[in-house]
Amino acid sequence: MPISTNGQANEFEQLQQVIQNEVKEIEKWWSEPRWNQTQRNYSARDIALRRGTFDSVTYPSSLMADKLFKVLEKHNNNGTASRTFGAMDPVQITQMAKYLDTIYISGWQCSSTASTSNEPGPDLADYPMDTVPNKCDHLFKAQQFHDRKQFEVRGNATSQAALDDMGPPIDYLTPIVADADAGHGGLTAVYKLTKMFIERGAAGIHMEDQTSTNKKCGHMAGRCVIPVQEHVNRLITIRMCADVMNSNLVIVARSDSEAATLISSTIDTRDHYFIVGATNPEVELSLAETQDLAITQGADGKKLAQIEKEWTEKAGLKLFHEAFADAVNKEDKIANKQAVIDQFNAKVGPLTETSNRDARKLAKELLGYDIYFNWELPRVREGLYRYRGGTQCAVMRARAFAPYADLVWMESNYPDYQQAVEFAEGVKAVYPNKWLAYNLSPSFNWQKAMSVDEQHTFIDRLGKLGYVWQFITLAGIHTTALAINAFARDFRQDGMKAYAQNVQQKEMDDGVDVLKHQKWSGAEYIDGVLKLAQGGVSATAAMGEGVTEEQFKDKSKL
Ligand SMILES: C[C@](O)(C(=O)O)[C@H](CC(=O)O)C(=O)O
Ligand SMILES: [Mg+2]
Repeated sequence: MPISTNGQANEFEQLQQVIQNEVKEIEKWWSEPRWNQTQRNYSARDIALRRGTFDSVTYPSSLMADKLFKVLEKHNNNGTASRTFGAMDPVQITQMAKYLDTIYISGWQCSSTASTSNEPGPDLADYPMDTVPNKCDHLFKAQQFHDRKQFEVRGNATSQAALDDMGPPIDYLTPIVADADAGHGGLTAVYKLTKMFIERGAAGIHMEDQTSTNKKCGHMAGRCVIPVQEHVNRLITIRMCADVMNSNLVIVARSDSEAATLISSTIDTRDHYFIVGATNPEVELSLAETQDLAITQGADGKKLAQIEKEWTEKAGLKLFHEAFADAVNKEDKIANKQAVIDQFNAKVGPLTETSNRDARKLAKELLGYDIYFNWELPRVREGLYRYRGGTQCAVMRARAFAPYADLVWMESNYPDYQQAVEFAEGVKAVYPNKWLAYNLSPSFNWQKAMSVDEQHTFIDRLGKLGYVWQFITLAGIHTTALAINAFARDFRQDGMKAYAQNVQQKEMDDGVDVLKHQKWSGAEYIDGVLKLAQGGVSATAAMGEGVTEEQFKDKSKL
């Protein structure tokens, strides 16, 4: 938006014209096919006004987002999937680039190995909010460096034969999808986090519908989701930030609702079906009051847990439709009980988004009296409501998120193909073109989950269902752990034989370029820069005569 040349002039017409021109540009951008599946709840003018007077630039991450979009589009058209895993460092991404077309940055891995406060811990997203963006910057810089290094070498080839001898180029610029956790706070934090990711090279980010204060890894207990609209607002905020920054950022909306047991508020009627209430009118004192009373009387943790168990058993905790079915089954006056239950369930289901008020009204019409159902009493001491999600709950949420995200992802507790089918069908019934993501988590016990043959075909089978992006979240730490364990053990026992045979020789056999780590690290590239700066010669060039890498000369392709 080039209005800076205007100096101190205060021209109303001119300012409005500049804004109008920007609005036209933005509208043209939004009419591209890239945005066919995207809904925006604000105008181009809303965005233009927030861009400032600096000329709109295209961030490198936006170009990477375009690339990611194309990669996923192609997989979608072919019924295949981009497969990747959580990368920890430049070594991993350069090796991954040879075989995989996307890179993942895991919040969990960053939490335990790369927090910007250097304080390790489990996956609670309680690390500083620049932790994952910082890792993204680290890896994106390395990608660009290795790309530049390779380009120079190939550019210096003197003939087609020499180029052929180098083999095909490696695409080091593999789009990165990074973990934005639960946004690290409210919407302003979501906005700032998104901005950081765009500035630091992320092609895509994912955000989950957990509370940011109680956030847990998707495979841990005690997960609390936020109301549907609150997460929709996060997704809108991400897109809004990307729009202000002129970025085509890919958004992945994750739902943790499948196994969530808590929700922060009952405000969104779409959640009502899944909120648990007490059904025994004789239980008057809430769980929190009961526990507080016990604490004043000196109860310890064990006693409190027992009190909670007894309280919940007595309170008859149920979802409303279960309470209705139980009431019908107890009602002598109703002859065809199942027909009445079916009549209710046809109107009040996991995907009907019926409010509890309307459900109660219908229940009263069918039963003749009001059902006792109270979701305030069982609230936990932190103030959260009890929630019982499930696959259909995740479908309901994914449908709500779909207009604001490029991909949707249901976090699951088990790698269950049938469940993946149910989720895919549920989403695609309303959004047939929506792309899906799948977490091939090392938190699952894959040995117990399926046969070896099924493990072999799992990704392909999910790909056919529309899961275009699949990732082993933590394969970075697991493979490092395994390799280092084996090497340290063998090294202690066999000394240099362990290194020479199990590392160096294997690098040679497998053509692993890190074998020549001086070259891999870019010593030749940097020497070139040094020589260039000094008119073509340098006595201090690192790769000159005397460099030990001469010893690997016959492995010249590496
Ligand atoms: C994907 C994830 O958010 C991550 O940080 O890697 C974790 C990891 C995992 O358990 O696979 C999660 O799923 O919550
Ligand atoms: Mg995570």
